[in-house]
Amino acid sequence: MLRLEGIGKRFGGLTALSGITFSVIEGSITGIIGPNGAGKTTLFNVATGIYPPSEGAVLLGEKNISALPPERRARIGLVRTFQNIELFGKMTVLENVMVGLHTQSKCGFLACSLRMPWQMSEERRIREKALEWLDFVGIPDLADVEAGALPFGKGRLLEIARAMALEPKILLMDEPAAGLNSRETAELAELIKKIRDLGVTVALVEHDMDLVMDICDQIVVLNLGTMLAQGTPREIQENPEVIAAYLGESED
Ligand SMILES: Nc1ncnc2c1ncn2[C@@H]1O[C@H](COP(=O)(O)OP(=O)(O)OP(=O)(O)O)[C@@H](O)[C@H]1O
Repeated sequence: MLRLEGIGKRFGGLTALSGITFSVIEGSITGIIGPNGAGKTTLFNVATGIYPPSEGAVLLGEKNISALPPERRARIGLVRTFQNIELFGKMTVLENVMVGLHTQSKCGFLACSLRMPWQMSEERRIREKALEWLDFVGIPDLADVEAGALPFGKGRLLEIARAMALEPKILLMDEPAAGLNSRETAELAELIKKIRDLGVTVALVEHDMDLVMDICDQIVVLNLGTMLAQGTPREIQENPEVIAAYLGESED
């Protein structure tokens, strides 16, 4: 599905990543973890197209997408969510999801306001689809609320609904549990599994170890810009090098 091949990334003299090679298997949930400064965010940014890699390639299926900007990647099925939620605060929750759907439709957000008959039926279809995604993430009752007024946890769910409306093949999530309380994190775990059960491949960078160990099929551990380990949650929990890397961090 998604393959990172020999990824290296340098910022001036600093090597943030080197020799990162792994595949995200179709239909699975992959977690990317590692101590602070390990290179997780940088790897995420290379995978989603914020940074070009200094070395190596990002492949989606057979296609080398290393040079594609984030929006072109989204159009071919690689969609991301952000750690700092990016919503249109003045629009309603429903409109936030509809904007995403309009970008795929022949009826743009402005053109639809002209209200030609075919546009109205297209508009209705988009509205229904947006409502279905709000329902999927569990916030259909908030459809008419201004997005800027949402509590943080609900904003994260809206962001996931908006990403899902783009019908990704693979959803990359940047610290989806950051800022959530334990109840919200447990709900998020269920939601991510539900997304996987729809056939969408998921990869996430996450600090919440319980969440990662609970939901991931595969975990990739980064340390100091290199790949320290790859395996199932159990293999990772028992890996002495991983344990040492995390212990080193807590002693700092
Ligand atoms: N834009 C940048 N310019 C220069 N150096 C950077 C840049 N982005 C990251 N780095 C450096 O690359 C290294 C890896 O950082 P990165 O943020 O990817 O780690 P991380 O694993 O996401 O850390 P954390 O868990 O603390 O978020 C660090 O040494 C960081 O200072």
